[in-house]
Amino acid sequence: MAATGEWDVDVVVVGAGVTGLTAAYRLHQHGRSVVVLEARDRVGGRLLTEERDGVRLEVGGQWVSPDQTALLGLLDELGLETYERYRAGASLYIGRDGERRQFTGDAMPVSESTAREMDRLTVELDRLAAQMDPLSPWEHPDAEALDRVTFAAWLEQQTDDVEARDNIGLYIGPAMITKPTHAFSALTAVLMASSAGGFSHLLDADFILDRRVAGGLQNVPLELAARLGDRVRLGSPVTRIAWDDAGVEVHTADAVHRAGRAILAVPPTLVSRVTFEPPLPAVHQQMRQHQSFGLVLKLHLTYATPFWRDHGLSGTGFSPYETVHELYDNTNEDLATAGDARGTLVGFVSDVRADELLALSAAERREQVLASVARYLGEQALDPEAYYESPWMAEEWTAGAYATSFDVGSLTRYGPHLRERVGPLAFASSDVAGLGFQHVDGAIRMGEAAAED
Ligand SMILES: Cc1cc2nc3c(=O)[nH]c(=O)nc-3n(C[C@H](O)[C@H](O)[C@H](O)COP(=O)(O)OP(=O)(O)OC[C@H]3O[C@@H](n4cnc5c(N)ncnc54)[C@H](O)[C@@H]3O)c2cc1C
Repeated sequence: MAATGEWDVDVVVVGAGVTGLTAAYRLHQHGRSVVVLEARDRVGGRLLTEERDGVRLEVGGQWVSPDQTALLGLLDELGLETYERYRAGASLYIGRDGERRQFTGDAMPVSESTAREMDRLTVELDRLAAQMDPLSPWEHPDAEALDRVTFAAWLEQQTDDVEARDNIGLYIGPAMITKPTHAFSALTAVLMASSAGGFSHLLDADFILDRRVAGGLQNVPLELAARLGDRVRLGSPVTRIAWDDAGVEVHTADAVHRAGRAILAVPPTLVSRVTFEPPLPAVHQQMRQHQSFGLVLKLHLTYATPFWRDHGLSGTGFSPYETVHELYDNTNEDLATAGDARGTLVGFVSDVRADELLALSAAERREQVLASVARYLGEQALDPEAYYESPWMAEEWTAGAYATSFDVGSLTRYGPHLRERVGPLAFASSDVAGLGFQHVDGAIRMGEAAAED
């Protein structure tokens, strides 16, 4: 290891997702020299805007909500415009009885008793979330008890109404953590609610999926990378980091970068793919074995026109009983105003339903997805011009979607070490955030925190 003062740069950042690029840009603004090493041949990590079959798609993250002040601030700073998600018209719900029902506003068309139970559970989850600082969920007054029980079991303790449980479970399980509700703790569920300003926000699609970025949310990392220029090195997977209290040597296949410190801006699961010399402390190695990615398929279906609008429908649909548990109009409004007549839907298939789908052939998957979308929107949905499934779970430098979370009991056991620095090494990602947990807003917050000395 070279002596202090002989560094190539002040800080090496590993990973050119939003977290790493935010950290590097803030350091650069403060006069520090940085290099960003990115394994892929592009920047953005879990944000990717791509043209597929002539359609511009946001393959990864895309929505912005009003509580995401770090993201809104950065969009402003980078001069990026937003537009409102299309939402005019009635939404659809397919209930436990298999019936499709239309509704407007946020009152779902369920029986009065189920609605009462859903309201009661919402009040309780909002109460628990309000008691939590999302940066330290393990300090919640009921942390131990809530972390011992799965979210599914907690819901069963709260109510006998199966449809109320399934609906409340949907908004945190398949829709957010993207794991079955029996695979994460009630404390993790409360963290998800608290990180978004309350459970009521997660129930409100008009809040949580409020706006999109003109040209796509990947413009955030693209703009940051443009400001960093050749400090960002693509195609540079970091394989080994030698470190001591004085600094780091960060190795890729063909280069060694010496620096005073390093920021690992990668999901927790990918920290373990790097060899550390000396090894990370035992608790860090243990902790990252208890964090894992969820699984969700993000599906884009493009039609000649947004036909559902002609029927007074918004394109929004929910059902815990459908293959596609959430559906939205995802037409690129910025292109629509420029004359593109096509309409695009985005749908999601999560956790065990995604497992089932991925076991099928491509043709069978498409058939099953279209049949599910047709149960919401009718037979016209069976004939899209373009159909696209996101590939995140098969990508070496992500390997899941949307993000990582702890298994039952581990948030209280390991949480305090989540953002702990080890000598000259800092660890950051949207997956260790408080506010904006698992979201781009959290990635920005964590990037800014990691940039601080
Ligand atoms: C399908 C999908 C939909 C989503 N929807 C939304 C949404 O609507 N709104 C929202 O706010 N968020 C959404 N998210 C979540 C959001 O995209 C992520 O939280 C955020 O982009 C994570 O940023 P990050 O920089 O922390 O991690 P990443 O984006 O994962 O970046 C990490 C980077 O590190 C690189 N890397 C990993 N290992 C190494 C190594 N050894 N050497 C060098 N480089 C390495 C990776 O290639 C990657 O570029 C969604 C995510 C997905 C997948």
